[in-house]
Amino acid sequence: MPSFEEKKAYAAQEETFFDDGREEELVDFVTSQPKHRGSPQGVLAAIDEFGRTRKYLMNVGEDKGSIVVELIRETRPRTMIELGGYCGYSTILFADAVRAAGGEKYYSLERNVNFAKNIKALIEFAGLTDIVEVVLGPSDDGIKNLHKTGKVNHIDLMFLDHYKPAYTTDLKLCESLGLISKGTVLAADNVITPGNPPYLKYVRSSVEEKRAALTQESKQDTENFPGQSATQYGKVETLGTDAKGNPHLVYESKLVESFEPTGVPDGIEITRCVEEDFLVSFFAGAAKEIEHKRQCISSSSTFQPRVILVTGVGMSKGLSIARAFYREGHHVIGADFEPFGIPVCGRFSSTLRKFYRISKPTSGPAESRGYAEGLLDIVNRESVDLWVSCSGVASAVQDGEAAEIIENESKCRAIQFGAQTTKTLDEKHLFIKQTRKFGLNVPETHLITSVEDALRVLHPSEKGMERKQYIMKSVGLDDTTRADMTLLPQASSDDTRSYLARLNPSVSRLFVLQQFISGPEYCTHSVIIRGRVMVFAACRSAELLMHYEAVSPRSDLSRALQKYSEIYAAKMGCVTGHFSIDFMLDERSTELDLMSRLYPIECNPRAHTAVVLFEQESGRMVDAYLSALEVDGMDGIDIQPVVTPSTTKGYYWIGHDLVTCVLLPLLSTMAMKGSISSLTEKRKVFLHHLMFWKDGTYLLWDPLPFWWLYYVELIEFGMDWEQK
Ligand SMILES: C[S@@+](CC[C@H](N)C(=O)[O-])C[C@H]1O[C@@H](n2cnc3c(N)ncnc32)[C@H](O)[C@@H]1O
Repeated sequence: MPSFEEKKAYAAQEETFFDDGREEELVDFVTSQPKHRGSPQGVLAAIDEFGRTRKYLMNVGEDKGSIVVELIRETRPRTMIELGGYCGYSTILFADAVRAAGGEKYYSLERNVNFAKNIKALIEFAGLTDIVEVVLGPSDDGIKNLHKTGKVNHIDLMFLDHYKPAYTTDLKLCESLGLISKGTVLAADNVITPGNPPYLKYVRSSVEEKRAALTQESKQDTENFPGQSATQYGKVETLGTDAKGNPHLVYESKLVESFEPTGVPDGIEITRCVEEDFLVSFFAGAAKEIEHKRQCISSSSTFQPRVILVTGVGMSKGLSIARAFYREGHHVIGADFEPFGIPVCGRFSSTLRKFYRISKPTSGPAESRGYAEGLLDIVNRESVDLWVSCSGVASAVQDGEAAEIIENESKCRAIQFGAQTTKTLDEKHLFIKQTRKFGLNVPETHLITSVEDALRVLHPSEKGMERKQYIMKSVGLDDTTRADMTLLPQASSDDTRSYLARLNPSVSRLFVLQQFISGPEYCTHSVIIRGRVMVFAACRSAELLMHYEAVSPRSDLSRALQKYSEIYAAKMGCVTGHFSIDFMLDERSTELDLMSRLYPIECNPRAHTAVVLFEQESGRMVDAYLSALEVDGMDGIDIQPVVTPSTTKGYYWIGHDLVTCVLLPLLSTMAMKGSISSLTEKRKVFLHHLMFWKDGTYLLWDPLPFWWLYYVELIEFGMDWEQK
């Protein structure tokens, strides 16, 4: 244990040691020294000087403070919460460290109105108003509010330094609200002086011990506190014991010994949530799912349900969005194309009030107008407030045209870019051209209308030019060339020519030749409302696009991808729609910052299947969509933080996995084409998904779309099999 430097010691703690006017005296003492304005370290030094030379202050102090600062540097929280801000010493010290570590927000929860005022004064003086928000009121109310407004959906790091018996009840509250999961770190002050045995017992208990304790009646524990800590603020306080916590969370907890600013020995308990017991949380999750569905049925009497039209409910993305609106109590109308009259799975969803079959638009202005009028007719008939366009790639521009007509001719708003924006984003060369114009990173891209066009780039006549590698990509919807990743130029210009001749580029069969960026690919999903990204997720791109696992929104990579999308959205102006850029991360130039290593390769101006990752965030995602109905312009509207997935749980489609991870490897091994080890590996992947991931279509309370999807697929599979 380190030793205490006596010369730093604060004045001794008196009988009455706070709330006797010393806090206001401190604020005057600090703010009368202009040299410290704008300097968090200067302000902290001045507070320490006051504590040493004038009166004792119940701050965390330099020694214990440095333990938490180290923790911030290590964990780099995006947001940090403190329970108990007092005069703002810990607020200034930790918020400054969070900001330096790239974090965005520090919430200081303080219930004493005068103390909260003092914190604000010192925060302003120290120049930290951009990162700190002081939340006035009892900590449990503050926590519930941060959760309800979506400001906090996951606790990265929490510092507990308030009413000692409330440490455990507040932690259990955070657990019950689902704010604690793998990766959460807690730092609790004063666990030695005055001490907090109930809290230490809780965070050091095993899952089994916590489960056993749950069967006993929960009652307030204010007896096991040494000294006066349970009566520090007057009488013993009544604490909420409704929140039972989540006993399935596995914690690793250890004490780091240190000193109070007076030199009295104390310590910080550092607790890390390392995992969640799988089987139990699986059943708890199922129960929560059902409960969540019921929640919307009993929504409050002041709630005004909206009528929402979701097109594309035959796809998982449309179905997810429809379910999210339904869960939040809105009336959902579904629509989709049903080629050959085969019903789509979404039409069997219990979330839909009504389903409309719409006809696929073919090219040509008359057909487009007909398609738009069909949608307008549904909008008028059902008094739709918001159309969430989730249609597929084949109707992108026609959806844009329909959005313009619907918004002009009805009160309904659309989550869909207009026709020109959609076209620009959708066509690879126009998208790259626009991106370059916005001053953002782009891979070198050439529009190709003939073999000769491509040869001029691939085999330039000037010698000695740097030889880059390229890929040819179809501009249209030609799926036959989509997976072709042939690197060009080939060994000789003749080989390149014959490869290009097979693709046969022409004015009516456009291609782009795009610089090959070596590195991992990421896809993103954003909802943009009037030029602002309101919802964002990023995933590693998966083969055949049937596996989705969110990149942690707290990671540098996700932040860089989000920032890129935000800059792009802002540059497009006041537009609303789904937006999804695919990026390559250049793996070679690691010395550059992340933003300079990201290369957008294409954009899809439509909803991305990654929207399934927002299942736990339906309320906030729906609020984000509904903000499109607010008066135009964002001025005066309380801007909510961007909604990101709170879970990094993966999503898969069981039918797809059964074929690709079980059936095909088995057939290939039986035909002596595949090895036993690869078969075993694939099976392991399948089992992992089955146990730990979630199916993108199946929902316990809305199972029919899942069963219908696989029933139809089985029939189709059987028909294919018979034809072979
Ligand atoms: C020990 S002081 C905090 C010191 C501060 N963290 C620092 O290091 O500078 C405890 C603070 O918690 C506040 N507090 C106590 N119980 C609270 C509760 N239930 N909710 C919010 N604040 C509370 C008190 O008003 C007091 O300001």
